[in-house]
Amino acid sequence: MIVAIDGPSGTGKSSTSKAVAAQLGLSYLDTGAQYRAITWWMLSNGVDVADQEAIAAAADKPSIVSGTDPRQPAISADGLDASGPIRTQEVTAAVSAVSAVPEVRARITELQRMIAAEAGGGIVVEGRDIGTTVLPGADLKVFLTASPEARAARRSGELKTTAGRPVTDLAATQQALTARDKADSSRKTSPLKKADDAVEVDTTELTLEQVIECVVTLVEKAAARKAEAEPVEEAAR
Ligand SMILES: Nc1ncnc2c1ncn2[C@@H]1O[C@H](COP(=O)(O)OP(=O)(O)OP(=O)(O)O)[C@@H](O)[C@H]1O
Ligand SMILES: Nc1ccn([C@H]2C[C@H](O)[C@@H](COP(=O)(O)O)O2)c(=O)n1
Repeated sequence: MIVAIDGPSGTGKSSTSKAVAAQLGLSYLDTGAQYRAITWWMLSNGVDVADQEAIAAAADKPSIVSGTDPRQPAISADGLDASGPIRTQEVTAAVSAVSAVPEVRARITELQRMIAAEAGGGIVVEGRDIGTTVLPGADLKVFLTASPEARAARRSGELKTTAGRPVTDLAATQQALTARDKADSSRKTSPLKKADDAVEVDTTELTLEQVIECVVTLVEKAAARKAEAEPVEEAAR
């Protein structure tokens, strides 16, 4: 069972995907964390993230490793735990530019497909282009949306400055969120976009628990349809 959950920042992709995967015994992959980790590596290793050619030349250098346990998702770059640093404002401000470079997308997409193929019991993969580009044959595609105001309110305070202090300026958070959404959806290579066959869920007025319940139901229905569609071995004998 392959589940793709896409959508802009702050719609609840990570929270929902982790909870759904844990509840249904599936693996989980945070593809945003992968792009954040390679961005952090670039920043830490002196790559000019304003220079697309420099980013492209470094795209294959770091080893990016993701853990797929929804209860304890891990992410490292060259063996260093990246789970903290990738949530800073510095990485958040640079990740769209790095993730827009085709060589970076090709490398990370290949990694994502390999992880999904190796997840024998099924996996929930969340990001921006999973249903459209990375796993177009996913058994279920969900596209989460929410108003910019709701997303900024949810995100505000979660972001940290490089000094580790919470960023609580709502207006600045909403402006940064909107700018990132625009960058992610206007780039040439696999932009943020709802797949034609994705189920759209507007989470603006829903609690996180309601979104999780909604997606669990969608997964269970997709699994039932898949079971019905698969040829029964006995009948084939
Ligand atoms: N429906 C909801 N109602 C209220 N809060 C929510 C809802 N969904 C998520 N949240 C909260 O909003 C914050 C952002 O959620 P989350 O990180 O899952 O979003 P996201 O879409 O994965 O964002 P990003 O793409 O930037 O990682 C979290 O603190 C989460 O608990
Ligand atoms: N499949 C993906 C996932 C993420 N990105 C880029 C675009 C986002 O702004 C950034 C961080 O993602 P987040 O942690 O906010 O989910 O990574 C992408 O291009 N493709």
